[in-house]
Amino acid sequence: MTEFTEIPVIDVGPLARGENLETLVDEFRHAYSTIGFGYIIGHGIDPALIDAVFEASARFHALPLSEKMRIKLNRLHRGYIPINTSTDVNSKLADVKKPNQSASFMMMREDAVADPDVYLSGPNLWPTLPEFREALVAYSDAMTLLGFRLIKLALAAAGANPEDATAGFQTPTTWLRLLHYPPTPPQAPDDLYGSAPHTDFGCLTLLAQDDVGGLQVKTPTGNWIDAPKIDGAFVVNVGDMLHRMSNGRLLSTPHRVINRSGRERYSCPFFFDPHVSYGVAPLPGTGTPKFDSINFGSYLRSELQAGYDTHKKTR
Ligand SMILES: O=C(O)CCC(=O)C(=O)O
Ligand SMILES: [Fe+2]
Repeated sequence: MTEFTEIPVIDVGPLARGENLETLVDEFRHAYSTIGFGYIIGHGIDPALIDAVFEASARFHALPLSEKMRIKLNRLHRGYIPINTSTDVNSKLADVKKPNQSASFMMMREDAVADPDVYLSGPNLWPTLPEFREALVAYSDAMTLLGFRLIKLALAAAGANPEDATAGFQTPTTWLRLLHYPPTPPQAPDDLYGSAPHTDFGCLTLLAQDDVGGLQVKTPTGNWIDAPKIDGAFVVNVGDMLHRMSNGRLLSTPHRVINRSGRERYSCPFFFDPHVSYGVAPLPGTGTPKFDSINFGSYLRSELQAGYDTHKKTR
């Protein structure tokens, strides 16, 4: 077990420039097979797009609660997620009982018409806020392209032929979450988290955050290290599905958020996952399979049912 004290910075400039990727693939492999987290720079996303999304998020969260509740999270997992309605249920980690101390707006892939045969297919819910939808759509489109580039890099780093999985990501499942964490009161119990210890359930998470801090990553020996904002970088981590596709070679590392800054914190994770019909299994080239194949959509359904009031079976 190698202990790590720092999250590496990886310049993915060669990807956009179409340069030789050998060194980058090695760097990526090293980071994601030992830590599971990296700061990605040279990604080519226009800072103006990122600023516009944070600005849109601040305007959204400042709306009166009644206005936000008009677009409360629906069964297609789109809309407003109020505080105290989601819990990180993950038996592998801490026994989490208290709901996350955050509120968020969730945008997923925009399907103009819902396809009843495709789990979570459908249009987004939008608040009445000028330029909000435009800012999120532009950001989500740009991040989807970046996600596609990064997943190919990740699969190459795992020893797979990226083309073997490309079809599964042609119409990806994407999630853009505008999170708002109120300050945690100083006298709050230790197990009251902005986001309780968890691993991400999908493939790749690309996180933009403000400079308030509070994100922490778990090291193999159980220490928590800070992952503060680095200007111009996304914090990128591997989730449980990519862990399986890579046959365990790439790590899905536990992380958490505790906002003890006394200030409000905003972050915008973008999750890049395969289509719900995709069979998630160790890819050829990654060694003797250690995991069974699972359908991404079925897995997702059980995760959302366990973690979100909106998806509870009894409703
Ligand atoms: O807000 C953050 O910094 C992390 C959020 C997170 O881990 C998640 O949404 O999965
Ligand atoms: Fe996460």
